[in-house]
Formats: sequence, structure tokens, C-alpha cells
Amino acid sequence: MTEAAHGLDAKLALRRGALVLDVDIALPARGITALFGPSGAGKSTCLRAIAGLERDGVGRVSFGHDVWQDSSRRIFVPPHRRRLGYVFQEPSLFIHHSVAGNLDYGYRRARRPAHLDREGMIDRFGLRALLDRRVGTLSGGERQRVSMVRALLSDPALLLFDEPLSALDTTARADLLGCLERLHGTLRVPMIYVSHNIDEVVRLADHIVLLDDGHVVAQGSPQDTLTRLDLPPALGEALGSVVEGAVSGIDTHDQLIELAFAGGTLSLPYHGETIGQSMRCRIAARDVVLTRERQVSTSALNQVACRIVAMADAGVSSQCLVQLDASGAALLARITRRSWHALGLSAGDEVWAQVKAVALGA
Ligand SMILES: Nc1ncnc2c1ncn2[C@@H]1O[C@H](COP(=O)(O)OP(=O)(O)OP(=O)(O)O)[C@@H](O)[C@H]1O
Repeated sequence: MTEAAHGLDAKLALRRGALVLDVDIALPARGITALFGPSGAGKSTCLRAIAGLERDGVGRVSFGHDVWQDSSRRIFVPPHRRRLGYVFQEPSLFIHHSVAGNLDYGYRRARRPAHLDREGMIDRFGLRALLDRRVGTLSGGERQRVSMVRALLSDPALLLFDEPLSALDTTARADLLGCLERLHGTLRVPMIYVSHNIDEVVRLADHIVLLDDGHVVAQGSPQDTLTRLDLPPALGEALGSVVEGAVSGIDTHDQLIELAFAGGTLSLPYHGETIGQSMRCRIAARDVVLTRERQVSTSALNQVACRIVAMADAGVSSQCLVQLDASGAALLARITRRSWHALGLSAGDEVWAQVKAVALGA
């Protein structure tokens, strides 16, 4: 299998009822790209158009050196010839066949490529004990694991996952998210992952495309896109910073870990992490409190020294967004305008950002 030298480029326009989708997306050739946005933004429609499942989309889609669609030249490669591994919100499997039968369907058609680690994937997704079971007897979470491994074993050039966890309960969702995180480091092909759950996105994505009302409003690294001050109000709750660091301490007595990052250390709840483990956590803008002085009597375990970079309207008249720099790490706070004025804040000021450890629980 040859890997794409360039990723996916899609410039597509299409109308579906009240939705006018008009996107221009350029994705990296590796890693996970999240297509994120509020409900109804057009994420699934966009993914389907990329796959060739929306035939009336107009524009150009290329993947690596392959042109999948070019309306001006009447080129349209049908979905089954685009080498896609598609996973939908609801698993679509051969319900009367065994798990092994489902997994091997695409794997056999792809001629069992040597570079695909069938056994490793079965173990990584916890399917070993289920191989002989009929799919119809599995739970929703188990079926979705089968869908994912089946897609991976079909030797795709591009994986398209459309809200694969949204129909699952909290436990199944957490389990599968863990599987996907572990898969991340071994993925040889790019994945587009549609979600409206920002925590999933932050844990998985290397790159984010933010969609609102059929349009791309930002694309780039999670850190850069989610700390922007100019995003539409519909994306407001997703705003915040993505902190990357390594576990530098574990306090089993208080069940907390310390995460060392560019701006200092953060305490957050312990979930079985190990020292040295790389971690990402999201600090939602609404969970950050700003103070002029470092506080001595506060229940917030985290206080990070920052400098104010800029302030902007938060889209809600009583609130503003404050961009902060913590020794090179970008943070974002959403506070009231009243607080901004009461503290006499302005760009360039030194402040402390307080964050409760429980706000950082994964
Ligand atoms: N075939 C269709 N006919 C009419 N309207 C459609 C059709 N397909 C999609 N839409 C509309 O387009 C909008 C976007 O739908 P889409 O499923 O792409 O959004 P989404 O961002 O994936 O939303 P969600 O997160 O809720 O799944 C919705 O308002 C939907 O009702």
C-alpha cells in the first residue's frame, strides 16, 4: 500500500434542505482530523460528500495524487473505489454472521495485506473472546468495536468515523475512546473523525476543522483553533486551551496527578496514569478564574502565572474572552465584563489563572 504524499483536499458545495454546505478543507496526510461543530452544522453531510455518498455535491476532492471528484471535468470516482473505511454512528454489520466473519470480509477482499496486524487489532479492541459470537448477540459497544476493526482491516487509504461513540452509554464510550487513543500511535492512514463532543476531539485530534452553518470557520491544531477569539457563539462552550504535558507526580492518597507543561504544573484527578506518560487535557475557558495576586486561601488547586495577550467580546454581552500566555502555553478565560473592569485589566498585565482540579477530570 502506498501512503498519500498529500492528504485530502476537498472544495465542495451542496444544498440539503436549509443547509448550504460550502467547504474548503485541506487535511494532513497522517493523524486524526476532527470535524467538529454544533448539531446541524453539516459535519455528516460533509463527510458523506467526501466519501462520494452525496452525488450532487459540486467541486473537487483529491486524496494524495488521486482525484476522486472534479465536477468541472466530470470526474466522479464511486465510493467503493475510494478505499474508505467508514464507521457510522450505528454499526452496519452482517448481523447473522460471526464477529470473525464480519472482520474478515474486507480483510479477505484486501488479500490479507501483511502490513495489517489482524491479531494485534483484535486484542487491542478486546475482540478475542468474541470472535465466534454472532454479531446479533453483541452489545452496542461490542458491535461498534467490530465495525472499527472491520474498517481497519479492509486496508483503507482513509478512515471516516462519523460520531462512532454517540449512541453508546458512558462506560462503553470511555472504553472505546481508550481503544482509539491507543490506536492513534499505530495508525498508518489518516482518519477524519466527526464529533460534537469536544472532550473526544481534544483526546484524539491532531488537527481540527471547525464547522458552523455549513462553513469552515477555522482549521488547524487543537490548541490554535480552540483558543481563537473570533469563533461564532455556537462554538462558545468548546472554547478553551489544550494543554500537553507529561505526568510528573502521582499522589495516591489524594488521588491526584501532577501534569508538567510549559506553563508550570497542573493537578488533576488520577485515573491510573503512570509517571512520564504524555497527556493532553482541556481547560475550558469558562472554568478559568483570573486574579491579580496569587491566592493563599482558595480551594482551586491550580494557579498558573500568565500574561494577558488580548481580550474580545465572547458573543454574550455580559462576557468577554481573555487570551493568556503562560510561559509559551496559550490559555483562554471567559469572564464577565464586570470582572474585567473591576480588576482594571488590560493587555500585557500579569495575572494568575485559577483552575479547579475537578474541572480537568477526563
Ligand atoms: N437529505 C436531507 N434533506 C433535508 N435536509 C437535510 C438532509 N440531510 C441533511 N439535512 C439537514 O442538513 C443539516 C446538517 O445535517 P448534518 O447531519 O450534516 O449535520 P451534523 O453537523 O452532522 O449534525 P449532528 O451533529 O446533529 O449529527 C441538518 O439541519 C439536516 O436537517
